[in-house]
Amino acid sequence: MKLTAHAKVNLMLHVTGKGEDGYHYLQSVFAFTQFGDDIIIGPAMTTTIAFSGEFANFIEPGKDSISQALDWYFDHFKLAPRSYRIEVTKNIPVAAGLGGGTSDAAAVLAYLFRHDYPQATAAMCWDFIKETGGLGADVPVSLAFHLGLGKIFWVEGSGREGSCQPLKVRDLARQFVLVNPGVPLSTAEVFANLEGRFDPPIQPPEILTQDFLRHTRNILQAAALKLVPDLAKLFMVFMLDRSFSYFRLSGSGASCFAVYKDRRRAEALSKKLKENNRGWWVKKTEILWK
Ligand SMILES: C[C@](O)(CO)[C@H](O)COP(=O)(O)OP(=O)(O)OC[C@H]1O[C@@H](n2ccc(N)nc2=O)[C@H](O)[C@@H]1O
Ligand SMILES: Nc1ncnc2c1ncn2[C@@H]1O[C@H](COP(=O)(O)OP(=O)(O)OP(=O)(O)O)[C@@H](O)[C@H]1O
Repeated sequence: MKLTAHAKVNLMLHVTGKGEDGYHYLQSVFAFTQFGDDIIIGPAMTTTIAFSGEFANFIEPGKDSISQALDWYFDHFKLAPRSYRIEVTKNIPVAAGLGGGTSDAAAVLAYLFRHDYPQATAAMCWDFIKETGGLGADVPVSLAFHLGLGKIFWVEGSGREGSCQPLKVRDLARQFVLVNPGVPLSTAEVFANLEGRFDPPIQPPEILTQDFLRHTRNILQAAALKLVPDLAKLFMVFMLDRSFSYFRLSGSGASCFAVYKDRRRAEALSKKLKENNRGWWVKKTEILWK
């Protein structure tokens, strides 16, 4: 069976406070891109997980998110563990704010759950989703996406509670150019460098529009810039290219994205960035919304 573990982008990310456990309360819009990691999974006598592709070397063998998800899944449902041969083509940059490890885990969890509980109702899926926060703050929302419960989500809280809801969207620009300056960034370190006032809580949009997004931000952008000064060059390139709707950091970075309505303009920027900036990873893709 072939799976795609779709990359995520945070179209906006606000932080409204911090809990006693050190986790921050987020308000964020999550979208997923056509682009992602490719996973081939099938039954086997023993479990093996092999990584290949551009970013395979960044994964520590035995400490990958899929192994953790498999162990957790069989234990959680008190099922006899089964073995799988899993091959991952690691296309998503690692520790890059694009949620690659999370998405690999969520794609495999969705596959296992659909196999074991083919008749599961949406309510059963949501119960399952809410149990997965211990695997990582973004696992619940990524699982909701990979189980087909929505495409674009509003997330509230630390992420681990699974408090997320699908959003209706209207007239969203969908052409994305993802850019990573080639420097891995730890999410914990970016949060630790967060300074200034938190965002005031806002209401989730009834319908997500470009206008709503224009009045939001990614609060982690300044902290990421402090840790990766090369981001300043990237922001400058984006600012000089006036053809996009907006650009922003995704998650805790260091990946950024520029958003276009027009596919050809997005392709042109992508080509220009690839030609002029060696060492930067650049990918033209689209967000999934239907
Ligand atoms: C910021 C986002 O990238 C937005 O998509 C994510 O919520 C981060 O999700 P993630 O990578 O799955 O994060 P985790 O692995 O659970 O957490 C890594 C570290 O980030 C910090 N962290 C994460 C999520 C959150 N709501 N508050 C935090 O302060 C904590 O220091 C935590 O130890
Ligand atoms: N399958 C995997 N793919 C990518 N990273 C993995 C995987 N398994 C474990 N990791 C580890 O997880 C850490 C975070 O990588 P990942 O790419 O998932 O996060 P991220 O881009 O920071 O995501 P987020 O947007 O959630 O902050 C890295 O240190 C990496 O070594």
